[in-house]
Amino acid sequence: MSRADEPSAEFDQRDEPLISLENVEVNFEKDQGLFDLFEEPDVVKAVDGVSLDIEENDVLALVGESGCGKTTLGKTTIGLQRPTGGTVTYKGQDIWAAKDGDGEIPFDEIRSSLQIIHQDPGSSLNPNRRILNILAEPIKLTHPEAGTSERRERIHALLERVGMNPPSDFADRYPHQLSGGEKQRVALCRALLMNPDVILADEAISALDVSLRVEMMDLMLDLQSEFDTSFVFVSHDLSNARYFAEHGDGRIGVMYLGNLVEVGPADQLIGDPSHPYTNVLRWATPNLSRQSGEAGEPPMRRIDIPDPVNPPSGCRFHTRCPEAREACREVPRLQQSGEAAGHRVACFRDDPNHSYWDSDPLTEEGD
Ligand SMILES: Nc1ncnc2c1ncn2[C@@H]1O[C@H](COP(=O)(O)OP(=O)(O)OP(=O)(O)O)[C@@H](O)[C@H]1O
Repeated sequence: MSRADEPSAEFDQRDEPLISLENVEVNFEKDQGLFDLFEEPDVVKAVDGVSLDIEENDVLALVGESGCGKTTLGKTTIGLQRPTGGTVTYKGQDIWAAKDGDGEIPFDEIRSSLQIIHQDPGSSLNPNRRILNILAEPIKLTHPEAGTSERRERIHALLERVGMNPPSDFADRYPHQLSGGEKQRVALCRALLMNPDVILADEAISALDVSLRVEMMDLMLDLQSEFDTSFVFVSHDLSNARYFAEHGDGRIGVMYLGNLVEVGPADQLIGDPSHPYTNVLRWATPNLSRQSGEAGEPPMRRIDIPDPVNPPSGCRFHTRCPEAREACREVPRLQQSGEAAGHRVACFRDDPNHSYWDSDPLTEEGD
């Protein structure tokens, strides 16, 4: 059943990323009150100018404070959210051109290749159907030739694989007869049965007991290599993002107010963060700040998060950044940082020749 066993597709010979985001923007209009109906609506730039590639068998953990745009970026990556600017391509095909009927790869095929597991799997499992029937649906779509007994065999084998034993017992149950962790395993099985190229795990372990989180992350990573799929793992917790990226030999992407501010290999990014905001996240994560010996005062000038409707101009972190200088009123681009492959940062401090070093520090009044 592993995709590795399937004959190589035409795509394998090409040199393009599985998914490519180019300068992606997602703006949302905020709901207006009755008295504001004649005013221009407020716009939240949930994702702003993000460029990122997802390769085959890739692991990317997106991390950042609540509201920074992780979920929106994840959903845009898998074609669930239409960007208001920029492009998202799947195997070179513009996903939204395909949606509008203009493309070589049909939109339905793209959508079924890009799956999601939510924080609350219960809400996405039909309460009136047994697990066997819930899991039969994706097999009917991907392998319409499979008969009832073949479908049952595959479902039982997969339930066993995710630790739900005896599988015949679990297959007969309804979702409400499962624990949170078991429901999440069923959601994972359902996603895998679509033979996906990418699974977005959106805070998929956040609602689980702490003791189950590592087990679930290990399971996702084992299945990631067995099923030859990629994972985009969204978490507000840097230690979980680190675990997932490190054990999956992948990258961490740090988001701040709609921007991707640093992306790179987990050990590099956590051991030696290049962006002052990554440093803040590390400071705010108890087991990581202890390791780096930096507990104490937050490495920030202000604690409060700016209004996403009116984010700071230039570097969005400059109003809180302890290193901010006049030069930070300009927008820094995400650029290669140091020698480590794939380590990119959006901070002028990373360039020893940047005019940042000659500009004046920003004061409280000056920002
Ligand atoms: N459908 C929507 N309509 C209006 N605003 C939205 C919508 N979805 C998200 N937003 C806003 O976009 C911004 C980014 O939201 P998003 O859910 O992507 O962030 P997040 O980092 O995943 O946060 P959290 O961890 O709290 O889920 C927030 O300011 C949010 O309020």
